[in-house]
Amino acid sequence: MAPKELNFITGNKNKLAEVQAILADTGVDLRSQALDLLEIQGTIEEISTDKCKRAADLVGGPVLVEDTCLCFNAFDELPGPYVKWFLKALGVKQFHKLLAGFEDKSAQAVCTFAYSEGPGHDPIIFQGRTDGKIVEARGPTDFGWDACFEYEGQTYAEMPKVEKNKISHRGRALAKLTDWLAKEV
Ligand SMILES: O=c1nc[nH]c2c1ncn2[C@H]1C[C@H](O)[C@@H](COP(=O)(O)OP(=O)(O)OP(=O)(O)O)O1
Ligand SMILES: [Mg+2]
Repeated sequence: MAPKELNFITGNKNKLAEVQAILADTGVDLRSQALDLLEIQGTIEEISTDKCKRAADLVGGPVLVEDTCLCFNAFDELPGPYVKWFLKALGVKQFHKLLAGFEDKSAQAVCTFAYSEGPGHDPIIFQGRTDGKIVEARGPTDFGWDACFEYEGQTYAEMPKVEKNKISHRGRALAKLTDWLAKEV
């Protein structure tokens, strides 16, 4: 059954701000709790599913979580779910150097939401992908790898937020989530 409200569990303020903006006109009642959830190694779906189960157990109720990956095509999809640690080690200004020895700079931003009705309930997955390429940082550097991910000539960081949200991995994943909410009664 579709939930009346969503409790988005994330430790990332920028993610939360985007989710709030994207869901603002959809009638979804969005709540949030900042918890730093342990993330396993595995496929994108396994990581989000496990993260969602952990969140449901911790909160003791329905939860929404999200895991974001940045997949380099030259790296057979890595760093993928582990991008956070590469970004932390290198900083956004040096991030593009990872692909210095490779001609193929193409990458996919992947956002995977998982919703669970509560402890013991299997999570449902909603995924969005956006194709782009890795470039030297341009634009504000306050959100993750936004300044290094170029989509149709502009980095995510150079785009006004509304424009990013229309074409982003997160926007596309949330479109699937809101479709599901609209269909369920
Ligand atoms: O739209 C985005 N544009 C640029 N960078 C982004 C975006 N979305 C996530 N990111 C960064 C944050 C973190 O360095 C990594 C994902 O890791 P990820 O585990 O999903 O996020 P997190 O640990 O910050 O928050 P959470 O508490 O929801 O797990 O990519
Ligand atoms: Mg995380």
